[in-house]
Amino acid sequence: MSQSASTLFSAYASFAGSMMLVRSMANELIPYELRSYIYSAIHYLITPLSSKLTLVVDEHYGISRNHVYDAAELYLGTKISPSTERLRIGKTPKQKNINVSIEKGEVVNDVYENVKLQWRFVFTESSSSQYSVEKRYFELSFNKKFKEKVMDSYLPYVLARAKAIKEDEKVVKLYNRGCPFSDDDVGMWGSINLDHPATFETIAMDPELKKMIIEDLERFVKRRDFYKKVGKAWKRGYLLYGPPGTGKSSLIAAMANYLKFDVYDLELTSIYSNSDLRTTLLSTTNRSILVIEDIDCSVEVQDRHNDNQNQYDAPSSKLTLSGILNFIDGLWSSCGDERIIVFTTNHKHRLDPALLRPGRMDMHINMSYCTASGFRLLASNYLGIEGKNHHLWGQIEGLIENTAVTPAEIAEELMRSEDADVALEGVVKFLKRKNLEANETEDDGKVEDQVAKKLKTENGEKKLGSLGTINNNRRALRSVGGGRRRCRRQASRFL
Ligand SMILES: Nc1ncnc2c1ncn2[C@@H]1O[C@H](COP(=O)(O)OP(=O)(O)OP(=O)(O)O)[C@@H](O)[C@H]1O
Ligand SMILES: [Mg+2]
Repeated sequence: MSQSASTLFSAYASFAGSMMLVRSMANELIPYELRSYIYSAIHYLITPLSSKLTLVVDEHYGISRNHVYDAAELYLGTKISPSTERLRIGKTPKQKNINVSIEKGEVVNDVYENVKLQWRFVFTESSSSQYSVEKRYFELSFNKKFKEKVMDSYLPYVLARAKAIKEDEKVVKLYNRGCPFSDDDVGMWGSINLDHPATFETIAMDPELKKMIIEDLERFVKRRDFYKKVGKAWKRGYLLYGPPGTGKSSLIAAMANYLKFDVYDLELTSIYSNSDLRTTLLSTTNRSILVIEDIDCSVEVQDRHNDNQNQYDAPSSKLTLSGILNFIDGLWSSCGDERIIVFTTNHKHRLDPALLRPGRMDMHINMSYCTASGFRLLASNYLGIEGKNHHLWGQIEGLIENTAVTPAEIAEELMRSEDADVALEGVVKFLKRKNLEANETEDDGKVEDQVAKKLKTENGEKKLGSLGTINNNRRALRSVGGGRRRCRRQASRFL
């Protein structure tokens, strides 16, 4: 060993020796807690600062579930790369598809506005003598300098994406008081999945009217702040009216499928009193459509002028129209958000004016007889034929414009054969028959008119009896047949 090397070695030995001496003196003189603090502070000072920040997203936040965790789980299911080796899968009764999420220890890389992020799913299990505690969490790591961006922009984006995924996954439910109960039912409503296939694409109706309804719904769901600002409850009411088989119920299903809103089908005959109604409506949930079909058909509800008498008899033991309206305007409106209420009727003229007054039902939608454009849509949906390329097309369009025929009737004819020629020939025959019947009814009406006139002059108006009923029926039929042009005009209008 050279002179200088030996000097260096002895210097190092004496430094190491003195360090050991200092350390053993420190161990004796300084308490353990203080010592470990000093060591960690020295370690912090001599280690280069890490540029990485890791956020821990626990499964629970306090005693409730952590929304960020649930959102991350859903979101990461869409970000799985081909290199991932283990995945978790599952499905709840409310979901349509099987969900995929990452397994413990797996890593998912993401890029958001040029910021690289890494998610890791961690699962730990610690067991004490009595029970084992499981802990699940995500670690989200990224460069520290993007902390603001991640907190203010990326995480809200993950939450919003998860909400959209959840909406997309949601199976729309149909709640009814008569349905059997399942696990996720609410209050006194039982539910089944609403498997109604109707969508706005399959509904045959005036295209302008359809567009208006879709735009109205879209505007409604976006307007949370607007409703708050103007001090109005976040509710929207639609009255659908028109003859049977024109698509009122189908339109409700299309609305529900479009918005992914559950449907509460309220049968007024199953409600015995205003207080029963109150309890029933209060147990409906947000983002739902409350449907009261054939609102004109309940005798109690029809006549508002009987309310006083009913209430006099037994204050809350009857269901009355004012009970329904008060509740809809009052309590039900002030609790809950994003609610739609739909009334349907075949006879709008029979409805109490209180129900029709402006502001009560926001939109009055006339579902009317099938038009040429409605037929085109049905033929395309049922037979897959587009355009006017069939030789029967012109004849059918001409007949449809002059016949009061419902989309349900046309749909039934189109379903009779898969062969377009046979089905369309069936439609032509059906329309001709229908036209003939309408004309015969019209002629019968003329004969009845003459008989009635004769009887009227002979016996006086009061003795009309059953002929009066016939005449009423005839008038009704004529208003259907002769008034079909008016009906068609109304189809594209809101009143
Ligand atoms: N406008 C339409 N577009 C497409 N299909 C329709 C339309 N109207 C009726 N249908 C067909 O007819 C069937 C019955 O229609 P729907 O029950 O919607 O009529 P509705 O107006 O509710 O009748 P009701 O007044 O008797 O309740 C639907 O399942 C659908 O197949
Ligand atoms: Mg219906």
